[in-house]
Amino acid sequence: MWTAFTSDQVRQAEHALMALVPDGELMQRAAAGLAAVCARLLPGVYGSRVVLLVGGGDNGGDTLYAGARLAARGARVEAVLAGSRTHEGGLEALKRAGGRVIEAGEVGAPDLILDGLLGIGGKGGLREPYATLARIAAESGALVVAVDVPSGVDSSTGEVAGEAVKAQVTVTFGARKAGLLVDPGAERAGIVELVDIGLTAHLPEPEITALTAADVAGLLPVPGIESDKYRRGVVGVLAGSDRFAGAAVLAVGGAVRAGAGMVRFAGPEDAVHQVRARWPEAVTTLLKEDPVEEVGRVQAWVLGPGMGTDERARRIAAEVLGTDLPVIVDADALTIVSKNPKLLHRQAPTLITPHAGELGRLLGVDPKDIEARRIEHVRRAVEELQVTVLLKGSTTVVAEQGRPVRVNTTGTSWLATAGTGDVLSGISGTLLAAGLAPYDAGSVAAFLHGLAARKAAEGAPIAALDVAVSLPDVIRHLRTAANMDA
Ligand SMILES: NC(=O)C1=CN([C@@H]2O[C@H](COP(=O)(O)OP(=O)(O)OC[C@H]3O[C@@H](n4cnc5c(N)ncnc54)[C@H](OP(=O)(O)O)[C@@H]3O)[C@@H](O)[C@H]2O)[C@@H](O)CC1
Ligand SMILES: [K+]
Repeated sequence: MWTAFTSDQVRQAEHALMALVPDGELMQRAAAGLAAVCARLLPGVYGSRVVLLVGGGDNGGDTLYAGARLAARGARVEAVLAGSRTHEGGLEALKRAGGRVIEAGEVGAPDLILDGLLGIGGKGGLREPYATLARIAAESGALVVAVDVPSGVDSSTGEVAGEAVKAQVTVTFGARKAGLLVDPGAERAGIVELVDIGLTAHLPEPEITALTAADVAGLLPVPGIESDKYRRGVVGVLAGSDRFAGAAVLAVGGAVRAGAGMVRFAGPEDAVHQVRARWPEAVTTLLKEDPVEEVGRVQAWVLGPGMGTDERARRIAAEVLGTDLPVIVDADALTIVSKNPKLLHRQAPTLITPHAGELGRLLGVDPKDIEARRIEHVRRAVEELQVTVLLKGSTTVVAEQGRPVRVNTTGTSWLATAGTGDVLSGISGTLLAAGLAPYDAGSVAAFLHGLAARKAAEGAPIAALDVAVSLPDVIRHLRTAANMDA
């Protein structure tokens, strides 16, 4: 499990650790780790040209000391001093090792730029001259490595208020900062390398966690010798309308390919026909005026993809949410509950899976604000709605009362295509029916969904059904990598 922390949490841990180690020791550990990563990234240290963008705080200090280490190994290291002050010891060390100070106009096209403008002390949009230097770095064509945090990214939330450095690699010290895992910050951070400076024992409970492949392999339900289709979990899918029959095919596909014991599908005529044609293994029911219980016994429901918001859909939603079974509330069902939030007042496990627009309607908030500050809004949704919330988007996050927010790290921009959300709700439904709690079901589903999309895409466009079809390959690969028996 990955853990990530706010800047306040990191500072508190650093204070505790600093009391136990000599002055300046932590900065030396950080600089040594940073220089080692840079040395790995450069084709060769000797003779390479490295430019340091140095801010006025300790982030600049780390950068100067790392630059000194690279200069000592034969790199040509030059520093642009951008702060109103400069870390004296760091500058002295750089000069002693042969480094020199240059002006912003002399940056040119070095092999490597180290962004040491701002670390966890950064607040709000970059001020000048930092903003100009962020642009110079972007235009230089150099490999950009961010020191601790890309400057301009809020290290606690991932918010970017204006200009920010875009790094290929971020070398972060002591603990992952939450803002490195959540967009828009995650996208600026690139690959995150964690350097151990001895902080771990002093860290509090994390605000943010992220599942790793091994975690997911461990959480995935696997049939045992005694399993039959009922024990593996029967998932009921209520989706599709005459207008949107495809959503039903996609949600059922996600459920089937994620490993349901059985999928029961109920919907209008066209949706039933299409589901039967694509997924003959699903048991279908033509749902007219009959109560939902006519569909048969299920362990969890997926409610909403493409089902419409008419009177018929509202009746079905009210009936399903009135049961004591676990429910995934997605798409049109979210529109229905946003008009009647009381429908979510239930005791049984409930996972809602909105995107920013749908959550905006539920909370009465502008979706742009939700996208800019995902963690804050997903927490607020949990508080107000008292259910487990999976907020979809460039970084999918899952939140539940009293737990850290789980951030998904497998997303890909190829997923931004119609119908992928329907597949996700099918996967989540299967996991819920297999007995996973909504928090695990949602976060495991998001992880698998992202990996399946990457596998299907391999750098090219995909259709939503490709994501469902790729799921078994992804699950097989995860289990093999975790050394699990067939
Ligand atoms: N503590 C430790 O044990 C260790 C810490 N380590 C390192 O220290 C880093 C934290 O250092 P830090 O606290 O000095 O803050 P840092 O981020 O360098 O800069 C703050 C300065 O920036 C300014 N500023 C703020 N916002 C701005 C903006 N938008 N645009 C422009 N300027 C802005 C602000 O100025 P002010 O607003 O106060 O005028 C303030 O002076 C941490 O990330 C890690 O790299 C490691 O060595 C390991 C051990
Ligand atoms: K930085």
